[in-house]
Amino acid sequence: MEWIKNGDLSYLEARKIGVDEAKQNTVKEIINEVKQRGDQALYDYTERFDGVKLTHLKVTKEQINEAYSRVSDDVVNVIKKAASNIRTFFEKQKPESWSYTNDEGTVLGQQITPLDAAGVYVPGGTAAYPSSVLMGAIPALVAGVKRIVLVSPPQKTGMVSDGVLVAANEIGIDEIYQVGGAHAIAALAYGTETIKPVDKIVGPGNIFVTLAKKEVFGDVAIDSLAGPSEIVILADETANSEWIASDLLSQAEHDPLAMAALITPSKEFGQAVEEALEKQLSDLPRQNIARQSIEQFGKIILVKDNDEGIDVINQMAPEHLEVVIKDAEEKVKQIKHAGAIFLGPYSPVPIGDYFAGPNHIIPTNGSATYSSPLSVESFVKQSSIIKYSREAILNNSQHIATFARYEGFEGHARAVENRLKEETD
Ligand SMILES: NC(=O)c1ccc[n+]([C@@H]2O[C@H](COP(=O)([O-])OP(=O)(O)OC[C@H]3O[C@@H](n4cnc5c(N)ncnc54)[C@H](O)[C@@H]3O)[C@@H](O)[C@H]2O)c1
Ligand SMILES: N[C@H](CO)Cc1c[nH]c[nH+]1
Ligand SMILES: [Zn+2]
Repeated sequence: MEWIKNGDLSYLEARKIGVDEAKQNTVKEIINEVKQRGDQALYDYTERFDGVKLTHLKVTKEQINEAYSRVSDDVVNVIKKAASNIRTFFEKQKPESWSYTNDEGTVLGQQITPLDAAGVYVPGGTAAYPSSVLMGAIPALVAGVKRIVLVSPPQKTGMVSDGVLVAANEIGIDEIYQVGGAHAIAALAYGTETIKPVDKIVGPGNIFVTLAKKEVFGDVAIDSLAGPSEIVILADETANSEWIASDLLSQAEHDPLAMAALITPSKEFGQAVEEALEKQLSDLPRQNIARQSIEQFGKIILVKDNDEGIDVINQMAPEHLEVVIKDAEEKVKQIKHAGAIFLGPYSPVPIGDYFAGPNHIIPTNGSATYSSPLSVESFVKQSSIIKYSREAILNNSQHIATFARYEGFEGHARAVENRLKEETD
């Protein structure tokens, strides 16, 4: 791991979405092809990028049944348990419609309506993510979205991962297409012969998926840019170096573009973590991916004290943050920008990745400065409700007409004043 002593975060520029023009051009081309050639482009890209020659796009009931025969009861049970924890968390987020009536009889309020159709991207390139099925679709179900569509690339077996199909079936989602990458995002945005477009696309993915979401935004809504995973840990000498090293690797193993950083005021502690990480890396099954991530973006940032560490965190706005210092709960109040904050020695990020309840679909690449983890709110819209009483319009028409005429809108002023005329005629 490389050490940074002067707080220079310029190394993060290389991970910025869009910095790689070649990838951006590839994604633009893929989206255009899907717009023009529909289903046929999906078949062609799946063969090219996933090495699978599909015969159909929509996952069949038989494929789902087949998937169950290969997934152990233990895994089905943990999917059920995680789904229940996630649902409990999101039920608490459910926004309600509300209204109030003032003394003049005016009714003002907010009506909540779920989206008609949402598409959930479930990654499936170097690993399969049944957990992302639960994280993407359960908040949509709680919000009341009627049509929830899943897309996920086929594995080497020629099928979407068994676990993904089982997780989808466990929560009652049956519109699943075996396509991934930028072409799946384009299909959800613009539609093809088989896939009807959706109103909003959510879910995490690699750089191609994230670039594609950014590209279709505006024609369709998206959640956030939830790209390659990130972990930043603020830890001092009170923390366990072996545990911290394994937490860094837990996210580095996702993607060569994943980012793992330790911020610490203790040089000795940083050295202990560095040593432990090197040892642990040597027998990690996804060593190849994790090593690329650590070599490019694995850093130990030495700070003067924990307060300086928090300043660095606020500049990084990481997807995941672990705070393993004395007084973690007190210090956390100073953190402004982080997607998910894990407090204390017993809260490694994987508890949130799989099980605790809050979403693991979280903004990356500094976008936690302005966006939030996927939530029930991501799947609803608000309509304002306004009903003036006779008394209210009589009392306020003068104010409104004055404002309208000041802006040069005589028609607006008359629309209000005509109500008065009717009253006095
Ligand atoms: N931020 C979050 O909330 C969050 C949550 C879970 C996972 N993740 C991230 O999701 C990602 C999953 O990545 P993955 O690769 O395993 O699966 P993925 O499904 O995101 O991407 C795989 C697809 O990428 C496309 N692709 C691969 N190489 C390509 C190329 N050269 N040109 C064009 N398209 C290409 C292919 O279509 C392939 O099917 C990881 O980066 C992980 O860190 C993020
Ligand atoms: N760490 C990922 C979010 O960046 C979520 C995940 C799913 N499975 C394993 N991890
Ligand atoms: Zn993870």
